[in-house]
Amino acid sequence: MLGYDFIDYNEKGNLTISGCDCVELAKKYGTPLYVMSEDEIRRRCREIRENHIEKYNGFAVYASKAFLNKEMCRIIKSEGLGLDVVSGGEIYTAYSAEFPMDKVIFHGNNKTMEELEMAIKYGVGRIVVDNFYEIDCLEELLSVEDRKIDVLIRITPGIDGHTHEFIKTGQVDSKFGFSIFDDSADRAFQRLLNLKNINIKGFHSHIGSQLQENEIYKKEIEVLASYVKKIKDLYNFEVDELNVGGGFGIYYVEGDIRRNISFFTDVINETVISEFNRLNLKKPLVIIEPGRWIVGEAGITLYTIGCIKEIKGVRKYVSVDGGMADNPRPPLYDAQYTAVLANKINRNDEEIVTIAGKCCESGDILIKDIKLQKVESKDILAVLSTGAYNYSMASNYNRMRKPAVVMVFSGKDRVIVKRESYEDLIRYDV
Ligand SMILES: Cc1ncc(COP(=O)(O)O)c(C=O)c1O
Ligand SMILES: N[C@@H](CCCC[NH3+])C(=O)O
Repeated sequence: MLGYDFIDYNEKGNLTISGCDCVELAKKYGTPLYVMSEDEIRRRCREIRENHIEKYNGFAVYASKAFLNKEMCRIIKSEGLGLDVVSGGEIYTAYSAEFPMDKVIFHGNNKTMEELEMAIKYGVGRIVVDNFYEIDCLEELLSVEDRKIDVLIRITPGIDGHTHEFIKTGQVDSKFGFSIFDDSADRAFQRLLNLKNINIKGFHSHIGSQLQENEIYKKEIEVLASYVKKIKDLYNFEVDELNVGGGFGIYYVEGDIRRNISFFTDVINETVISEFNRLNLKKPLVIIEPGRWIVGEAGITLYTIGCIKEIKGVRKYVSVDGGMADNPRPPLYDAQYTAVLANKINRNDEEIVTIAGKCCESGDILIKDIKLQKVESKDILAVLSTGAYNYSMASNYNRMRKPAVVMVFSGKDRVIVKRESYEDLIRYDV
């Protein structure tokens, strides 16, 4: 239903996800509630395995910033993917869930000494070196180690992804990576090459997030390949790995296109093959880093509707028991979502309403002007495609408690993250 294979409705007219009745889930666990479909997450991991790892002998790491907790680490581990982490907290979560740390790639534009030390201690597989300060830190930390660590060098390819300003990363004016438009990337390469405890495995770049087109990856790889060629010519150094980042777009609302992973991975791999061939370079291991594409569409958020306020001739506000604290994306990126009333799926008495959150901000609007079945207080609203960057970006603004996360799998449900309690909110207050 609604184009999501794992979302449907039952004989009661209630929305179901992976065979679980959403109204029952709301009753059992309370709202707001994040619900994630394990079937869908695993199906997408398999799609990546078949179309990238097996078809092209590549590798994929899940960008854990999109949605991370211990259970997600276990799922990703069992699907054979690696993990992209960006903080000590993400490293610690992976380590605690017994994730194979050699399959972890550590990113970040300002990794602290403590985080780098942790990455080395826990045996993180690759550190993606982002800047000169990080090289200084690594040099200091590794001076007392007698083993080598593997690194990738992050370069800024100077490519402007067609996406929201806040989620672009590959353009010249970016806080991430070494520029190839001055001598920064070259100087970084030389310094790292001369450090005896560093083993350079290759390069990394990432253009941005929620990208809907694949041509941009072609451009990115052309830039990367010509840089690899330059390095080969100057230093007779061939890279083993090329990490092209993530950013594959998903379906949120009409106008977005639901893409198979092969839409992106075929272009990526075919461009690598043809460019590296053309430039007479050894074909590297191609690494991709999808986050949103794996979990975004797999998640929904359930809310209970409370106050309904109609301003005659202006707007009808329908307020839910969550909002920007559990989903900051609409105020932050002007993100668009669609939603349905989970308890009234096959009703067609529609009206246009605006879904407001309960935070003390006029900007806390989840969906502006959406056509819904006739809304009443206590209805259950399901907002779709909330699996990425909702739970992971949730805050305690207004001292809201972060919702629980329930994983559903073939008709069964289980809590994977408990709802915060009021006690949790004052736990660190002194
Ligand atoms: C370095 C890096 N890799 C991967 C990702 C994953 O992005 P997405 O969730 O859009 O796939 C990001 C975020 O944009 C990123 O910064
Ligand atoms: N948080 C962003 C994505 C950031 C991607 C990380 N580089 C979003 O919700 O769309």
